[in-house]
Amino acid sequence: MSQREPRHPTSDDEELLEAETLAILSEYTDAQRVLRIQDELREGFRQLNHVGKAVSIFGSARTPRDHPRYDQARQLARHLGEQGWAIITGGGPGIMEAANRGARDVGATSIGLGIELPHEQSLNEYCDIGINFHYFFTRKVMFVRYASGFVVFPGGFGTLDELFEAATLRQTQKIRYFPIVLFDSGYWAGMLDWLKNSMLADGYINPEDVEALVVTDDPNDCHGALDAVEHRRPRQHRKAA
Ligand SMILES: C/C(=C\CNc1ncnc2c1ncn2[C@@H]1O[C@H](COP(=O)(O)O)[C@@H](O)[C@H]1O)CO
Repeated sequence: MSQREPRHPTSDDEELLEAETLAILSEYTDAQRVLRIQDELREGFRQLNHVGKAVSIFGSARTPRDHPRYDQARQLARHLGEQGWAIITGGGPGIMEAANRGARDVGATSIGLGIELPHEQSLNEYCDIGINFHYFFTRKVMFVRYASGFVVFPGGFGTLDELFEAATLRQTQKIRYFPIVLFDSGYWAGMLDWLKNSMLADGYINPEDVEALVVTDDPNDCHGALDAVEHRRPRQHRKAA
């Protein structure tokens, strides 16, 4: 049986996670990996430290521009932008682009936190502040740290990952008073039924974990839930203790 030659990793995430497998060449030492991670966190903190009231908007990278949800995401971002919210997205296509575009429409701060992927991809053209991350996990810190809440449009694994990360952080009180708004009741109905009829019924979550998820179909109706909480303040003026 022929043994394949190991190949170069296609991203730093793959380099980190697959480094010791036979298929992937290891390109850094652990000390170098830690430095790359540290640099990435530092750069994210530096570029975002002036951000005040902000919301992270998630949803499918595959939503086409002519889909009604694209328009809804754009409209929602416009509406929140007019109310003084900065808009944070993953900086990619689909719902991310729609939300950045809505922010741009009304002159709100439009932030894209992109991710290095094996197939080369740039940030969408509507990001005023664009940061490209090598690692998914460092990028995810920024979505939560610099937002006061999440709005989640229909999407796939990436979207669900972001949704359930926030739900877990809130359940474990790593973050508090952090609204999670699910946009499009029809899309989320099946998941909410399963959360109630399986996860909750089997005792794996508490009723308040599901009740805390806000569901809406109105792009102009998210700010109520988002406004009900204390907002992030810019960090740059605060001295370290
Ligand atoms: C799949 C395609 C492009 C991928 N490009 C992405 N760029 C930035 N962020 C992304 C990308 N894909 C996923 N994400 C993150 O996950 C969420 C969407 O994932 P889903 O699986 O599509 O639901 C999104 O919020 C991003 O943070 C093809 O064009």
